[in-house]
Amino acid sequence: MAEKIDIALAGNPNCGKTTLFNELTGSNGYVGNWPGVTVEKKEAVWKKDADVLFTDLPGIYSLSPYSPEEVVSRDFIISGRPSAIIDLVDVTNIERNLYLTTQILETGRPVVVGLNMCDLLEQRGEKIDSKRLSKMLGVPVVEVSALRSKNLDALVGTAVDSGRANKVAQGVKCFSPEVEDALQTIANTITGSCAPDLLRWYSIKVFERDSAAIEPLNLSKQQLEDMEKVIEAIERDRDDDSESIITSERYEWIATVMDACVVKAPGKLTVSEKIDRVVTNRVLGLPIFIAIMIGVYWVALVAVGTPATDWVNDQLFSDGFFVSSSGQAAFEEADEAWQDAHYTDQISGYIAAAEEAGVDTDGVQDAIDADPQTADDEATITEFEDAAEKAGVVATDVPVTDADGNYLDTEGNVITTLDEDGNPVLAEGQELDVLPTVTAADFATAVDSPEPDQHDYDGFVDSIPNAVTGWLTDAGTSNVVISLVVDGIIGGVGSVLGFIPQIFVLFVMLCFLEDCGYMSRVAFVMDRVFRRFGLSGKSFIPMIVSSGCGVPGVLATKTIENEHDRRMTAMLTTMIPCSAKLPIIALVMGVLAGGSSMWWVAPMFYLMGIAAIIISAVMLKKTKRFAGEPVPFVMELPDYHMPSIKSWALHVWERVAAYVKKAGTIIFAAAVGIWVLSNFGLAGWEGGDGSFGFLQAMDGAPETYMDYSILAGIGGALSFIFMPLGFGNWQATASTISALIAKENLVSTFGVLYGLGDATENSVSMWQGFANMFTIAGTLHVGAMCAFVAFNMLCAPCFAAMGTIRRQMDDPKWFWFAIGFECGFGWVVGLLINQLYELFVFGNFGFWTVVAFVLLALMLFQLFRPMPKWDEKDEHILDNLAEEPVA
Ligand SMILES: Nc1nc2c(ncn2[C@@H]2O[C@H](COP(=O)(O)OP(=O)(O)OP(=O)(O)O)[C@@H](O)[C@H]2O)c(=O)[nH]1
Ligand SMILES: [Mg+2]
Repeated sequence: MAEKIDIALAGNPNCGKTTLFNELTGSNGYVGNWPGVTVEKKEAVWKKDADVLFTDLPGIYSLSPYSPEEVVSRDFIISGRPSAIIDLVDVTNIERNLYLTTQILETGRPVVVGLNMCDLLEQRGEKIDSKRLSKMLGVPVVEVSALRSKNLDALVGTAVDSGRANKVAQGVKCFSPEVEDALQTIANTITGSCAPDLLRWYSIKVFERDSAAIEPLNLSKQQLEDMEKVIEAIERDRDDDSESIITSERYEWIATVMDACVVKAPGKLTVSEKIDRVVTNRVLGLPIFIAIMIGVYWVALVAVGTPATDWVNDQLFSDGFFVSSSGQAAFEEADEAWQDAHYTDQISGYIAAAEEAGVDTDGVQDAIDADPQTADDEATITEFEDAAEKAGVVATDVPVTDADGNYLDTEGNVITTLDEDGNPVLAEGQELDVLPTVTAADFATAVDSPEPDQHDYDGFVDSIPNAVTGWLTDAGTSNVVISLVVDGIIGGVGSVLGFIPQIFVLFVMLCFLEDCGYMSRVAFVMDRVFRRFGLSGKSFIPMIVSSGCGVPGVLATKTIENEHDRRMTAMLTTMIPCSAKLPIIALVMGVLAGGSSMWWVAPMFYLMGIAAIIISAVMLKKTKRFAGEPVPFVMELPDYHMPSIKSWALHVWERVAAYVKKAGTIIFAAAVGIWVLSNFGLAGWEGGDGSFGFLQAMDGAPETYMDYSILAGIGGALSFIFMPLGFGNWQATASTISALIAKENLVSTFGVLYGLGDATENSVSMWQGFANMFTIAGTLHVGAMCAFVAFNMLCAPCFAAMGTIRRQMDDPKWFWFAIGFECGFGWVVGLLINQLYELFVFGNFGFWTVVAFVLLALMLFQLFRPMPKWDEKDEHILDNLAEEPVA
């Protein structure tokens, strides 16, 4: 068996290390077209030889680390002593990339330089003489393209050979003779204190006075003082500090390498630069970004998403659907004929007339609707018919309705204006369409003409809940189990799965924007906006990641050097809607508009997230804990490119798969839990005996039996918190709490509470169920609904993201502060929305209106007051400001 070998992938941020790593190992680490994507190291073996282990490292600009993830890379290279290092160099940025290369060559390891993105060279009209470069660097150089899988085996092969032969890179003599002399003197002093391979590395570190790096050498005071003299002499001579001397001499040397090995294109604008002139334009940049986001959400939620999700919710999970068009046509024809005969109107009209005439109509409608009808039902109907006939009931003036139950006028138009009791209000000259007199015989005909049943026609596929109910009933399963499976599991998990089409479409677009390079421009554009509010564009990168999932979003804050900004970004970034919050947004869209006309609602929530972050940041920046200037934001803009279909598809798949996996695990478990809590309880209704049990099967259980469940008890006890926000009912409270486990739970909890899986007569559609929670006295309370969504968007994220924040903060005090702030902020925003809506739409003014205004005034004060001056002595703000590592 061949000897095992471990190879580190090192290089600048965004040079393609993770792309290479994925390609070599078949992993699917996160790739994005902006710097700082990878923040933790990751290991995997080569697809072609399990003895070769690769480590993907966070990108670094130099081996003098500033931010936490840079430390990971430096430590791994210096202390981890990999068998070989592949130093990946982005050829479109070769000059800056070689800076790190000169340092890596000094680490006393076998090194192979991979010139990545060679596919872009030709397009840019550039050429690199890699043979010559290899000679100048003293290590092998291989031209590759990680994205297009070009020459990768040659690269790995060379690295494996160098590693096995332990061909240690010697470093380049890139410094001036005086500095080289000084380094030699230092080397003579410290030789013996370190491994011979690292002598040059440590000599340079001593020269730079990098005290952290040379700590392991344990040099004596005398040694340090001797060397200090040598260093000071050169500093005096050059009138510069030793660290800068090293840096500038490295760059001077790189310039000579560039001259010798690189043929640059004549200075005309590349395509990327031309595009950037527009999209990063001072004036146009932000509007273009907003327009793109609106477009993305519109396509995902309205154009493609809504029809797809409607199909899933209405057909797959509710009514079933046809796979044969002739079967469907036959059914539709029969159904239309049946509707035209107005049987429903005749039945309800006749029953109403009978009731007026004093005939007992109890349970008649139910008996007629029952499917299948029992002997009891048939008896009830016959009894009613006899009684009505005896009483001589004849119904007149029965209004005609269409298939959806709307009243029609004589012209056949729908009458849309209704009074409080739901009776039609007629306009001038309009007349209500009524049926001819309905006699007992007409009634009997209507009852005997059952509504055409889809099941009787060709090519009909039943909805999942109907089919499952059917199987379970046939198998003689008990009602408890049927309810658990159909209402709990199918209703809960199914309602979450119903949003897959939208999630999929959204990610197809977001992943494209990320991978082609546009999102890094947005970070650049947002930097200009953020900077005014004391945040840096660096804080925007985690937000882009958070639009997929908050967990990697919080991790991405590691690239922020300044501790204040890092903490603040970690606690605010989850306010951006993630994929799990998308169904909530989609629900509101569905309720408000059934889609199209309210196209702006969904992007509004995204922009609300950004606005909430900015407002919070401004308020927090004016407190002592977070004060400080934003770090300078220097980021190179990578060239635009067409993402490879493979990596694009992989990205989308990963996120959709994560969503599905969550539905099958956490959401599944939570749905079962919610079902148990909402179906078991005490029979506390009138006439109930107060015993504990499965509510719907208990004697005399009302239709609203869930009001007596355990969940209603818990939700009810906590609902006072949300009363001022307008959604203080137990259902909304319970949903909000369950959403803390995973945000999708909000939707799945509805699914269970409104029995969406249960396709019987009185079940309601998803939109309707959601609207019901906010319907007071027949009117939809839009303010309460928006407050509910706003609170759930902005409050603490799901458990997984909270755990990540906790690890990231590394301090329980900070963690609880973060969670408290998020919940408090979400609550205040919800309060403002609801109270302002009530004031302006309903004209209600009360205690909570006053509270809302006071809180608003406090927020405005904190937002607009001048930046307070802190005593800099007790607050080491400036000390925390790291320098920007980019040269
Ligand atoms: N055109 C082209 N693009 C590439 C190539 N290799 C990688 N990319 C793109 O470069 C971008 C950055 O790739 P990553 O693999 O995330 O870079 P990284 O070095 O891991 O970046 P960090 O994790 O931030 O250090 C992605 O958009 C890749 O698709 C290549 O050979 N050619
Ligand atoms: Mg990476």
